[in-house]
Amino acid sequence: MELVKIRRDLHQIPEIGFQEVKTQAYLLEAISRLPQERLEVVEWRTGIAVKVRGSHPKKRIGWRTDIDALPITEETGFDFKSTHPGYMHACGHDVHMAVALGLLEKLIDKPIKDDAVILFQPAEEGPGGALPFREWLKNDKPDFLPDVICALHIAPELPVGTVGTRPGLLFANTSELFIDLRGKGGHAAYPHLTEDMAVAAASLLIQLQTIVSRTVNPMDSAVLTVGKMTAGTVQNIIAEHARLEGTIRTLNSESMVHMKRRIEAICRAVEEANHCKVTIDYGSGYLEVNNNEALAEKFLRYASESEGIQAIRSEAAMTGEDFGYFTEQLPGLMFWAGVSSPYGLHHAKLDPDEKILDLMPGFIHGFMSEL
Ligand SMILES: CC(=O)N[C@@H](CCC[C@H](N)C(=O)O)C(=O)O
Repeated sequence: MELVKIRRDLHQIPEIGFQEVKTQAYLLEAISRLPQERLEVVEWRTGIAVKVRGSHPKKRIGWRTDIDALPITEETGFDFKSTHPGYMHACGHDVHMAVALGLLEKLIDKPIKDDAVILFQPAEEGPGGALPFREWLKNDKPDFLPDVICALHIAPELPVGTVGTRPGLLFANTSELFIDLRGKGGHAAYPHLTEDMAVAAASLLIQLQTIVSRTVNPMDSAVLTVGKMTAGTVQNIIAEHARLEGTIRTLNSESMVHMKRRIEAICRAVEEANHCKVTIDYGSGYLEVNNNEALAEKFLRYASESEGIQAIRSEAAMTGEDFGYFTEQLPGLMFWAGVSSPYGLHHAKLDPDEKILDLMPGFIHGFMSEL
């Protein structure tokens, strides 16, 4: 398989969560071109599960890739840039998918002892595909449910060839955050007759930033980011509606409960002070990603002995990943794989080094053979 071409083809058709229709069709077509004797393929919504029969199977080893993109306008200038205006593979899922197809080809060419199951999972960026996919496998396709599961995420800041992970907690517990403020708008010249939702939202935004700095134990960690704030219609009308869109990140469920209680208290105070209605919607939330300790140690050992690979012990990160729903119920492992990009994840100029496509499928195949 020409993985660079595959990655670039997929890069051109980015689709957001549960709308990955062209992506799914592309993947199914690529899978159909491989020898089929050892394969079983099932579709779930816009996702796919592929089982490769092993030589002497005793268990199923899973590999998961995410397949969705982000609502970002690409600014790379690549000749293979996104053909979907306003959408981009800015989190590397195009690379993840190409790696998974390369791995699939290797598993067919050189079967490992156990069965392998590759999951092409929709909606990682939101609203979350892992939990419903896992439940579907458990209830409807138990013979596709892995006994152990692994995945990677590209790491722009690490050189190609470097992989990193840690036993235990790797990624944060997350919740989306959407806050709407509604009050009486009106003429810009008569502020005393209105309640200005732009001003109320600005004050709310600043107060929200005191939650982490003033109420979370500094030895714990949390993040509250508002990534989007909108208010009003035109320059000379006082806004009757404002909206904040953000995300909350913590390292455990108790801190998440604490953050939400503080957000609610501040919103009530803003309501009172600004004579307005404030509503909160927590959207979707992800569990933290917890790496199985033994699996992570085995991986780090295997990586440090692999030619062309550097292994590092990573710090836990405030990134979110619905892979946490797999590690909740299965021994699982996620690791970072370096791609030497000058721009980071969720950036409109993310530029992963495609040399990762030569390295990762063989490396992962080797690791899966050892499990
Ligand atoms: C790896 C990565 O970047 N994941 C996303 C997951 C987003 C979860 C959800 N939509 C949220 O914003 O809380 C991330 O932003 O960390």
